[in-house]
Amino acid sequence: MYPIKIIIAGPRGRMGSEAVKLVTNTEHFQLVAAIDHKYDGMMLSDVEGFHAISNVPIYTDIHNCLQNVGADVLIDLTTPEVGMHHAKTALEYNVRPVVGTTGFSKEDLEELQQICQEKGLGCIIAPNFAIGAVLMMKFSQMAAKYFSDVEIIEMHHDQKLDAPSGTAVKTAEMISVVREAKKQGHPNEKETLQGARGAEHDGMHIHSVRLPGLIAHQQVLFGADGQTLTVRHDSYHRGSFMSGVKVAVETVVDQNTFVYGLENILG
Ligand SMILES: NC(=O)C1=CN([C@@H]2O[C@H](COP(=O)(O)OP(=O)(O)OC[C@H]3O[C@@H](n4cnc5c(N)ncnc54)[C@H](OP(=O)(O)O)[C@@H]3O)[C@@H](O)[C@H]2O)C=CC1
Ligand SMILES: O=C(O)C1=N[C@H](C(=O)O)C[C@H](O)C1
Repeated sequence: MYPIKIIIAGPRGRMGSEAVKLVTNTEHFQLVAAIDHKYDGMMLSDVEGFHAISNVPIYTDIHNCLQNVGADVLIDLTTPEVGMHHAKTALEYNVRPVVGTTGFSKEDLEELQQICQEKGLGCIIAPNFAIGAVLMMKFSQMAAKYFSDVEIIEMHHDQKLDAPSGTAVKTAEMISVVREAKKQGHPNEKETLQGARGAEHDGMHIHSVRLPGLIAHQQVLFGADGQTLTVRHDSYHRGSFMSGVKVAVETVVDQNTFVYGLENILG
């Protein structure tokens, strides 16, 4: 079983490079290959920033990679379109995906769940690997039982491609499970500037802030007569996500079902 053999897709990225550090510094993990859209046929050690990492070939074609390298888990930290293709292809080769990439549609998630069911394989899609963020979502779900008026404000660095964030969508979905359905705000409210009220999920509003200097932050604001409650989480650097990636990898190898959200695997 050990070491767990891992492929990382997106190794040069902000998250992927942290994942390379995690995997290569963890005794029972082994980085067996990287998938990138550049540097085909080269070794990771030939790429700037990875000179100390030996014996890790880079593939630009996932089929080629999975045919040539024996792996247990694929960690994907790329972009939504690429991430979906990678997750489906990994399952085709009986490799279990751990996907941090956000921006998957409901249909994407349903399709992956279906494949996992058919193949009896595990797959973890985690919109946020930070334990504090998972708690922020759970606390928000608890609060929503008592406060049905809620606004989600997510704040990220300005290089982020998707809006709203995967975490904000997941938070809204978790709140929807317990919240009495309602359309918030005044019934006659009108936006005089389009987008002023943000995006809408089941009548609750999600606002996306993008600024240089930010990493990943979210606050969930609840309001009721004469009071407000704010649940907030901040990631100040990407190391904050790595303990969640580690747990996900360790869990998925023994798992035969599809999981969406780290809260479903934490004890
Ligand atoms: N679940 C979680 O806890 C977290 C999730 N995320 C999510 O992870 C994803 C990555 O984020 P981040 O690291 O900030 O983004 P980056 O843009 O820094 O990294 C993405 C990497 O993927 C590479 N890439 C693009 N296309 C391909 C491809 N076809 N094959 C392999 N690699 C490819 C990019 O290369 P190039 O730059 O050359 O295009 C880049 O190196 C996003 O979806 C983000 O929302 C982020 C933080 C935490
Ligand atoms: O792109 C990011 O940076 C992040 N993406 C994830 C999301 O969309 O929720 C997780 C975290 O917020 C950082």
